[in-house]
Formats: sequence, structure tokens, C-alpha cells
Amino acid sequence: MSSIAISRIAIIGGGNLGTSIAEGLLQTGFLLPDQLIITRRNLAPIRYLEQKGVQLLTSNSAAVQQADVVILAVKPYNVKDVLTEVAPALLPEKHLLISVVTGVTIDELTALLAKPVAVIRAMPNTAIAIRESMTCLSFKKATTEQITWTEQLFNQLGKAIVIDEKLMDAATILGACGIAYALRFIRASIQGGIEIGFDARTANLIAAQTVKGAAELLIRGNRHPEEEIDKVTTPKGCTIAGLNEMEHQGFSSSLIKGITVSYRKIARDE
Ligand SMILES: NC(=O)C1=CN([C@@H]2O[C@H](COP(=O)(O)OP(=O)(O)OC[C@H]3O[C@@H](n4cnc5c(N)ncnc54)[C@H](O)[C@@H]3O)[C@@H](O)[C@H]2O)C=CC1
Ligand SMILES: O=C(O)[C@@H]1CCC=N1
Repeated sequence: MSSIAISRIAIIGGGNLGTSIAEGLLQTGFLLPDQLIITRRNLAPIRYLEQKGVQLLTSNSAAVQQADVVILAVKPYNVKDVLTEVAPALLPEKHLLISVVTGVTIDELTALLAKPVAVIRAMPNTAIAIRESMTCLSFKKATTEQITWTEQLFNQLGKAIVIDEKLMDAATILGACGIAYALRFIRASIQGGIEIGFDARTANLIAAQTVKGAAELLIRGNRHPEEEIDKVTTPKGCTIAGLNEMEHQGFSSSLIKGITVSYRKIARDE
């Protein structure tokens, strides 16, 4: 759709992720606030978006009718009802459906729609609210224009890559749940930082900015973590002593086990 002019994007489901996407989109200039519609059954918690010019609706069908692109952001157990409700309003020649729903495949979404609407799956994370999402995309029958447009959209909201749909569950764990894992690392660092002398606010800033810097070293330098770790670990020094103790206590192992348990949980629930 780089060559397809879109008039409106409708986000179905103004919850944690839907509102994060809306907030990110508002910062991009990709569209004007009045080109964005967001739905939710109870609009009270998202009235603040109306102040920013976004149109709020309780009717999903009305939102779909006014939009060209529909972002489905409801919980997996709401998908069947929502798609049954909006299917009559979704037109194959007009609409692109982008689903951010965990664990529901393109084939399942298409079967629920019972019509050949183009469907793209996207797995962003909540950092999309500040345009720092990692978003994995997959598709089956979308047009080149639709795919290019969707990549451009999510690249405005952080970084986007296209992956095989078979890896979507893995992308959910590493990229979307990964926000929570990273924040727990930061929280633990803060707890340690307080114990060695900092007040909570200062420890929070030091821990968060340090993680941001570490991440940027990898992203900008395109390096393996251990290359950067080698630069920090003085022989017989305090860094290696702490790192080795963390490993003795199961640091890497606990993360790897957590990631694989999260992954098995998605696979079990499908
Ligand atoms: N929260 C996250 O970090 C991520 C979530 N996801 C996926 O995104 C989807 C949404 O997740 P969250 O935003 O966390 O859930 P949420 O529960 O915060 O948001 C879902 C929203 O949909 C609304 N809703 C339910 N039925 C509706 C209906 N019939 N019409 C309109 N709105 C309706 C709910 O009121 C709620 O506000 C889920 O499928 C989740 O797996 C994907 C990546 C990251
Ligand atoms: O925990 C969950 O089910 C969702 C999937 C990605 C982030 N939250």
C-alpha cells in the first residue's frame, strides 16, 4: 500500500497493546489522529485518546466500514466472536486485516472470515507506544503493496522483520514476552543497586540506562554480546567475579528455561 492511499486504520480492541499501537501511530505522522479509530466495549479507560483526536467507537462493524486497514488486537478467546461480527463489513477488495493476536494462525483467521480478505500477522511489543517495538510479520496471500506498506508501518514504530509463520509463537516469546523478561532483569538490578547504596529512583535510572546502552551496543555495532562483555571483564576483576556467581546461581539457565516454558505454554494452548 505504499502506492495504496489508506484513509483510515481501525484498531479493534483498545487494551494494553491496541492503545500502545495507537499511541505509537500518533507519533509517526504516518496518519493524522482523525484517521485512526479504536474500538472497545467500555470506552471509559481510553477517553484520553479522544482528547488526542482519535475516534472511539463501541461498534466494530462501524469501525471496519470506515477503515481500509483493520488491526485486530483482542485476546485470542475473543477472536471468533469479533470476526463473526465484522466479517460482513470486511471487503476483500478494500480491506487489509493485520492480526496481533497470539497463537491464532492466518489459516484460522481466514477460515473464521470465510472470505478472501488479505491477512497479515504481526507480533509487536508494548514498546510500540514509544516507537521502539520489535515487530515480526508473516503473511500468506497478501499483495506486495500490502506487505511493503505493513513493513513500512511497523518500521515507523520500531524495527520490523518478516518471518515464516511457523516462527510466530517463538517471536511472541522472544519479542513480546521479552519486554517482561527484560524488565524483570532491570527490577532485580534495582534491588541489588539499593542493597549496595543507591536510592530506588537513582538505581532505576542507572539500571535502565545501562540496559539501553548495552542493547544499543549490540544493535548499532551488530555484535555478539560476549565481544562487549570481554571489554568489561578485567582479569581477576569485580565484573567476572559477579558474572560467574550469577552463572553458578543459574542465571542463563533460568532465562533459557523460562523462555522454553513460555513457548510450550503457547503451543499447549493452541
Ligand atoms: N500485551 C502485550 O504485550 C501483547 C499482546 N499481544 C496480543 O494482543 C492481543 C491483545 O492483548 P492485550 O492488549 O494485552 O489484551 P487486553 O485485554 O489488554 O486488550 C484487549 C482489549 O479488547 C477489548 N475487547 C474485548 N472484546 C471486544 C470486542 N468484542 N470488541 C472490541 N473490543 C473488545 C477488551 O475490552 C480489551 O480492552 C492478545 O491477543 C495478545 O496475545 C501480542 C503482543 C504483545
Ligand atoms: O502473555 C500473553 O499471553 C501475551 C502474549 C504476548 C504478550 N502477552
